[in-house]
Amino acid sequence: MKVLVADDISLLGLQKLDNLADTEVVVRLGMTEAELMEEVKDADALLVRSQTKVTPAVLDAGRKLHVVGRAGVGVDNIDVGHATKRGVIVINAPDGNTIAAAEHTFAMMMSIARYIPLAHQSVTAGEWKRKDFVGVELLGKTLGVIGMGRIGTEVATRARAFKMKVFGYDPFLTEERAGELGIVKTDLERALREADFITVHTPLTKDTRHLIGTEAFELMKTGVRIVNCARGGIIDEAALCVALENGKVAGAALDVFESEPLPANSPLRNAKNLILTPHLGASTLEAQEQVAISVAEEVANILAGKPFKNAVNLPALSAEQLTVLGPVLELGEQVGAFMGQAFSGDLSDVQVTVGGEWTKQDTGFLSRTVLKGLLAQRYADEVNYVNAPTLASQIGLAVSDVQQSRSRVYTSFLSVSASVSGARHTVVGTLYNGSNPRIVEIDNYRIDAEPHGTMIFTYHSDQPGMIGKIGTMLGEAGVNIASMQVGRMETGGEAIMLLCVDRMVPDDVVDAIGEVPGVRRVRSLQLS
Ligand SMILES: NC(=O)c1ccc[n+]([C@@H]2O[C@H](COP(=O)([O-])OP(=O)(O)OC[C@H]3O[C@@H](n4cnc5c(N)ncnc54)[C@H](O)[C@@H]3O)[C@@H](O)[C@H]2O)c1
Ligand SMILES: O=C(O)CC[C@@H](O)C(=O)O
Repeated sequence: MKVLVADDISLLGLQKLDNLADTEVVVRLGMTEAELMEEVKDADALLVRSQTKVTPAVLDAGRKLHVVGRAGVGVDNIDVGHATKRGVIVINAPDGNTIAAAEHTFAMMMSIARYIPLAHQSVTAGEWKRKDFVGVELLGKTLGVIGMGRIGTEVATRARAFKMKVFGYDPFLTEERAGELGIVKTDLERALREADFITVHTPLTKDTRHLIGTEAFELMKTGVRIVNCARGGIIDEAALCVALENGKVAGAALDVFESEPLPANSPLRNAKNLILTPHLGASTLEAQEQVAISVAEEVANILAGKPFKNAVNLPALSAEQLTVLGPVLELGEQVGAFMGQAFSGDLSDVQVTVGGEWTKQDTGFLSRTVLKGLLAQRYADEVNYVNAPTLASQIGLAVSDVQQSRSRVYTSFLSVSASVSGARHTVVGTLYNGSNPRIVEIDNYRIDAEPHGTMIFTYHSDQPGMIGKIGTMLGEAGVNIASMQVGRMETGGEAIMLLCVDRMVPDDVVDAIGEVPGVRRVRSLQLS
């Protein structure tokens, strides 16, 4: 396997990957998009920081690509939507640089409070202008923290240690959590109106782009100080230049920019009372080692088919959950595959019902496994757990999940019911002894079959000689029958038959079975 490393990632992380058997780690820094597209062609994994742009073209070029790992938090340099469509897992390292970014924010805040870089420049220029650099104290000042996630929380905690009053604004911040942190939960407007210092710690989204713009500056106190160590674009740079120029903002510090690297002609370079750093928030030895190790371990787990936790385009599934739910998820894929092959046609909706004891588990992942099995008939290897919901919605397949606490016959069961070319079909599966998968019902016919290997499935009239005729045809074709299940509602009515056979049944034999009088439908199934 090839792991392509496109940005400068700590050696400690790369060593973890180097130690993997059958894995070649290729480091190519500073590639153009065209070079990256060439290099990624045969890569199984791609590792980046914030510099490399993982565009749709790069993802399309990486035909073997299984995972893109981001050594850091923000994934805005990766087209996650396109990766999801292509079935590529995107993982990040969300915790490793939290402290580094929080400490950088604090360093920036202290610097603008005391004009440290400006005073330094002045002294190195031969001046001694003590009156020009009279700062303000943090003690007793109000800090508005916009975005109270990992980094915002660490900044708020440090601000409390400096005896600042902290206003936190975040849609997910509860009164209880604010109380625990010793801060005040406010709305955005109050934070903007009353803060002496404002720091932003949100991702860049359509809601946060230019969240701090002309209107926001108008609400603020004159002499406010502002920091952005989160993402360029949360603060409107043009509006900030105006606010710095007219004195509304007494000082600002930016680590991140609307365009990076900062263009040579950016007005920010000449704005007064503004401190700039070149996206250094995560740049500590400790943070770089932690994110590199975290992302390398995750990539190694993914390539080895082991559980992983930091996917941004998949629900989290811990190793413990996987131990408990693993066989259920496997059953989901088998029942989905059975449904997809036994009843091929136009799918319009599918309902995944979990019943009995399994409802006590978090089965949120289950419909992905069912869809993977169901859609494999149409998309073969292209469908996986990542893109199954996207592919389903692309073909207009509505998916619903139902929990049914009372089980009819089995302690636990999984039922997949789908509308296929206008007809409703249902396949029910369970696990015997918690680990042996069984299909126990097809369209209300009770059966007991292991969903595995090659199968012949028929719908036919319940009439004498049917089983014999089909058995003879298979025998003459040299196909051995390993087991047989039949089900019927009433004598002489409609019946089903499920034969497990030892090898693939040639197409002409399947067609000939379909010609047998009384056989209404025959399908050859191949389950893994
Ligand atoms: N400068 C750097 O080098 C550097 C380093 C690490 C992280 N970052 C960036 O810092 C930011 C925060 O990282 P984190 O790890 O704390 O992320 P996080 O996901 O833990 O926290 C983000 C918080 O923002 C909140 N939020 C989202 N939209 C909001 C809105 N409209 N208004 C208010 N709050 C909103 C979320 O609810 C969440 O609590 C990210 O943009 C990340 O990319 C930058
Ligand atoms: O890789 C970096 O140095 C920046 C990382 C930072 O922006 C992040 O979002 O984690």
